[in-house]
Amino acid sequence: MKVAKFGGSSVASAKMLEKVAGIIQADSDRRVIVVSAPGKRYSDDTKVTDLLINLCNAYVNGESYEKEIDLVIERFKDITDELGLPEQILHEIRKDIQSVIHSDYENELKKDAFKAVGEDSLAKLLSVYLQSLGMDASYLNPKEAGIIVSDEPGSAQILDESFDHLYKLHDRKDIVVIPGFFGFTKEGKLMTFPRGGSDITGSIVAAGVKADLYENFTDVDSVYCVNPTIVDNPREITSLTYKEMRELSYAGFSVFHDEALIPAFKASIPVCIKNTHNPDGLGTMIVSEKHMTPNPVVGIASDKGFLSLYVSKYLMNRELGFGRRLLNILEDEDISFEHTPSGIDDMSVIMRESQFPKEKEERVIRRIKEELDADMVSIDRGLALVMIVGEGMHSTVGLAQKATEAFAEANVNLEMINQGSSEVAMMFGIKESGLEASVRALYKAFFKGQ
Ligand SMILES: Nc1ncnc2c1ncn2[C@@H]1O[C@H](COP(=O)(O)OP(=O)(O)O)[C@@H](O)[C@H]1O
Ligand SMILES: N[C@@H](CC(=O)OP(=O)(O)O)C(=O)O
Repeated sequence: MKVAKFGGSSVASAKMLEKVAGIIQADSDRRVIVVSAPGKRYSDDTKVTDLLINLCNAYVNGESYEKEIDLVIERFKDITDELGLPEQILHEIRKDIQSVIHSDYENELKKDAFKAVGEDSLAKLLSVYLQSLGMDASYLNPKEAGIIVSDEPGSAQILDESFDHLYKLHDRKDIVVIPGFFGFTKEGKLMTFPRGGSDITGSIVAAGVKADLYENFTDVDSVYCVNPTIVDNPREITSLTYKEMRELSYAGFSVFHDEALIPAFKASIPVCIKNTHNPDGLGTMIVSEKHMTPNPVVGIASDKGFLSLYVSKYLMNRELGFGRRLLNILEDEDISFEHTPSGIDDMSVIMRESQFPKEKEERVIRRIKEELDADMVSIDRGLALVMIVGEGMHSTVGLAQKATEAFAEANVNLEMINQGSSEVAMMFGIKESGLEASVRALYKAFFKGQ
């Protein structure tokens, strides 16, 4: 049995859904289908999830929201009209939106319920469409499927008991269409995964049903060794390990969600990234082990939107518990961090800018100065992280030199270097303005002429 997940770009229009139906029909093993909400049809289009977030914001701010509802319905109407599906589907979507509006959930839960309408409606629509083509297909709500998650609005995590519930789908003979991106708490509250989280649902379902393969359909032929919007025609990656893919996804390979790797990895389900426009292409396989290639670096990932909090204090190295107390202040302020490179008398904490809004700056700096008696505290925003990743890196000499030469060639100053203890990745912090030039120089150093 295969679990096939179709991303937002694969379900963005009627034409795309025709391709999706063709892919499902072409292989009788594709029996569990997970879908996203309709994504962008062209580069400055708006994803249905973002339309729903706009709708939620208008509602929460007490503004008129009829226009926002119409925009969502129009996206689905374009699809139902072209596929010749009954108008009843649109009435039901409108009804679902109204029931979120009139529910007595508090705003945080309402936001998740609004967001989930995109995937939920598309799953219902696709099951009706597949039936209209003569396929034995049915919609399955994540609650009935048994996708039980933690109580964390907007960033839910799967609970282990879900996997046993999902195994019941293993023996079903029909095609089951499950909306991605959300599950339910034990108390029955709807919670979404982080943005891009339909990949996570696909992985959870694949692990639960013990699928032979988790196919993740998107809009590119494969995972490339570098973001294709930065380097033209980069090299395709034919296979990589879960660990490599997790590191790369974390640092900017938006093609697959980093949190989607663990469920598949734990259940040893191979993952294949494929193109909905080219389903017969080989795609990229993500597996536990692979043959090592002569080039130990498999990919270069990069992401913007980080900041560095720098704290220095003479004799910090002798002060028991300094790091813990610094991180405690951040925890207290509800700020999560990513990395903590440190020196003898100083420590930096790297975090996403979204975690540390400007309003908190003054208070946090004051607290660190007063509570930790720090000599200096400063914040450097506008940082980008660039990572080179590969399982073979730990046994290769000279990679750091090659990488730093590439940064020098791009005339980019290194703000921070960090090599994780697993030695699967090497990370560099730079100013955002140098990101594209650095990535191109690193690509040239590690992949050109290989
Ligand atoms: N290294 C990479 N390899 C392939 N695609 C990448 C990479 N880095 C970023 N991307 C982007 O990821 C996009 C696919 O992810 P996404 O838009 O989330 O797909 P979906 O709509 O199928 O969920 C591609 O169109 C590509 O621009
Ligand atoms: N629709 C959700 C979840 C998702 O996975 O979408 P996509 O497949 O378009 O990345 C989002 O936009 O976050």
